[in-house]
Amino acid sequence: MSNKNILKDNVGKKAADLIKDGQIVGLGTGSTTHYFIRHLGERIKNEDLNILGIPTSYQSLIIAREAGINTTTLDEYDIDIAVDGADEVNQNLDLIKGGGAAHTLEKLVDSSAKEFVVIVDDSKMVRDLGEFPVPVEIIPEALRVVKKSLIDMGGKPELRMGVQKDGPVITDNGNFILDTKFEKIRNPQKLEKELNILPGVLENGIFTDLVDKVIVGSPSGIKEIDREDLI
Ligand SMILES: O=C[C@H](O)[C@H](O)[C@H](O)COP(=O)(O)O
Repeated sequence: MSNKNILKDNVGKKAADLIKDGQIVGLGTGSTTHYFIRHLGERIKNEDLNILGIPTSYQSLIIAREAGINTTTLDEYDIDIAVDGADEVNQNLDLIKGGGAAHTLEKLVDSSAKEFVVIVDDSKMVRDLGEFPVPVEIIPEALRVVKKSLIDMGGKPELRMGVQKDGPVITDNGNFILDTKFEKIRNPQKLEKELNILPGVLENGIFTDLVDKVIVGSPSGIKEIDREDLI
């Protein structure tokens, strides 16, 4: 396992240990939550826990099935705790997410949870958000119009293209992603709202005022940052 994957494994296990018997758990998307879901599956098996997962993507649904976690939907249950990864985390625990194009369902699931825990390695911790482009999910018909609006707002939007597919990435919801670079995002709350009122935009990857705890893995160990401890 690479050094980075060891950190992801460590924080995934730490988060899996937080889950209590009987809970409904939001299952985030990405390479870090992959470890969380697998560790949670092991705990369910070894401790005979009664836990249901609510996936945030086809990827997390498939990993949950492989890990032996039964899944349900937000239509059926409220979520006790959601665990998810992030692409950037600032000092106020605001996030950029959506590197895997899953941020729309992630924001719904994560914001619906009574407790939202983020797991990252220390490379994701930043002073200001914005080095990572903000993923903006748009309906395909809105491409030209929203691209122009994003440029007018000071962004540099790029249509995300497939790696093992010709043409644009199509999200789990059948849409496009405009990865939009903004220089140092000073007011993430404002930008999050401004992006979402553009007609044709479904959701953007800025998550503000949602996180309760961040678990950060580094070569020197694991650190937990709680919202209630922020000054
Ligand atoms: O759309 C994907 C998600 O927001 C991921 O949680 C995020 O991109 C972090 O993924 P990873 O843990 O693979 O860095």
